[in-house]
Amino acid sequence: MSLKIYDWPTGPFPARVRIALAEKGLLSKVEFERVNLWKAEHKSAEFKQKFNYSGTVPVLELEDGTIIAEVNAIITYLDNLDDNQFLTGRTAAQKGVILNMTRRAELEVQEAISTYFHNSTPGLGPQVEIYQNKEWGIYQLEKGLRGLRHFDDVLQNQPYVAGDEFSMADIALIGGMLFVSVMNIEVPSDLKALLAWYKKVQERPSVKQQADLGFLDG
Ligand SMILES: N[C@@H](CCC(=O)N[C@@H](CS(=O)(=O)O)C(=O)NCC(=O)O)C(=O)O
Repeated sequence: MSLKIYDWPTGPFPARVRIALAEKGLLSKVEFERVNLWKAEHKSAEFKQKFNYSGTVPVLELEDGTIIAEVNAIITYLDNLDDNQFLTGRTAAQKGVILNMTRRAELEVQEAISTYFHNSTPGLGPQVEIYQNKEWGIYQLEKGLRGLRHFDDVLQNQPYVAGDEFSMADIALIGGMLFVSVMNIEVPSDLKALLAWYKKVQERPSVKQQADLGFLDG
């Protein structure tokens, strides 16, 4: 099996797929092709038509040309390549709770901080940021900080984001924490359960390699 992923090697969203690939032991099966976000290659008509109408990365291309272009969908595909679906859940309840907490981590943290990045900072530059709303970005930053506090509450009562085991939901929150770190946003020191969880998950080999590897280096 050979898979191809179009991405930006140090981006917080692509990092989530790399973590999932490593967790599933599939990193060696994948060819990565860089899409230069700083040159707006992901916003070109060709990229949108061929790979992803939404103009984002990562995008997974299967051997038969099938395209899967959302992080959670890519992880779901990868997790179902064998019969050990520990990232997306084995039972109906696990699948539901994991997806619920994955989306909450995206909506309340990673996408909130990403919106701040694209609206209230130079973001990926004027070729990409053709519309910005500074105030909206600041509001989203505050939402992201509230989200971190929510997950601190969640993690005071359970070891992982969706319950007793590491899952796709933890990977989503790791993506949020990578964006927080890349943006040099300080995580309040009283969020002890969140910080302890982050320290714990960073010990996983799949995560160790995904420190914020200079995403903003362009
Ligand atoms: N909904 C998409 C969002 C993906 C996304 O925002 N990817 C970022 C990659 S990175 O910023 O994390 O490297 C992107 O393409 N950003 C470029 C842009 O938004 O212009 C998903 O979940 O896959």
